[in-house]
Amino acid sequence: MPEIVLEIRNGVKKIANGVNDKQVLLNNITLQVNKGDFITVLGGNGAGKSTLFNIIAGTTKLTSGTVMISETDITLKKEEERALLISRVFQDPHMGTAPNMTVSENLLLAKLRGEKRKLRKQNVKEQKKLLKELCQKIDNGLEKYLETPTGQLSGGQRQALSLLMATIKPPTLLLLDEHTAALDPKTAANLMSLTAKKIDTDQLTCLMITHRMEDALKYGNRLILLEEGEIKADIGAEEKSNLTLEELLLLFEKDRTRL
Ligand SMILES: Nc1ncnc2c1ncn2[C@@H]1O[C@H](COP(=O)(O)OP(=O)(O)OP(=O)(O)O)[C@@H](O)[C@H]1O
Repeated sequence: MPEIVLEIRNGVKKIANGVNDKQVLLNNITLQVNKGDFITVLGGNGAGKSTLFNIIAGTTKLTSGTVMISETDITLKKEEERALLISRVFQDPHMGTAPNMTVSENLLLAKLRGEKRKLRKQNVKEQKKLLKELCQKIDNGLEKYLETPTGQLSGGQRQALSLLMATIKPPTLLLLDEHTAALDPKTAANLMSLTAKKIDTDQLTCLMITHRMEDALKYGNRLILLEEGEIKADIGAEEKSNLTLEELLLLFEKDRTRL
């Protein structure tokens, strides 16, 4: 039996839409994510992808249903508590890093997350060698900027840093929320291959929202398609490996035309 890392049971999210009306953002979602799954998440604008991530991360709570992480019910747990298990990388390169702090300080903060130890100058010095090695491993030159405030990094460098920060302590679940969307095509492709390498080497469990069909197809062992707050398709490894871009586009368009 595979180990289940995330389970959402009958997840419903409704919000008030006027006095008597309610808008359904998630409509009875049931999802099981197994350890080691790398799932790409597709869906048109407004399909509910970010809402799904928000209810997993705890930014917003379910109206009804349950969210479990490794068999623990976290439905009512606060975002801060969940952050010890769940890491998220956002689309905006400005989120997730402290702009006035250097790359090494940001990395060290991420490394000490959830621990009682304080960030001291001495720590930064001691850890610098380790952080340099960590940056070198991702092979995009970030190690040259260890003493640079992150506000001065390019979007691509900052997203690579956000990815490193999110994974420096391997999370139980990694959420990638269109983390390459704000980058130019070449930088996005580089970050995507870094991401895949990291997930593979560290054997991470990951959900990745993307609007890039090619990436949704190329990466991961599973693909889910959201439409109007429901999972319309859940494509496993074998079916996914045989799926062509044309077939995926057709599936996506079929769902879009129903909107
Ligand atoms: N806090 C909120 N208040 C009102 N409506 C909301 C709120 N959050 C989300 N919605 C609505 O819920 C629906 C789903 O939004 P969500 O952001 O989850 O979609 P998405 O699939 O991530 O879309 P996109 O690809 O555009 O980012 C949309 O119709 C959106 O307008």
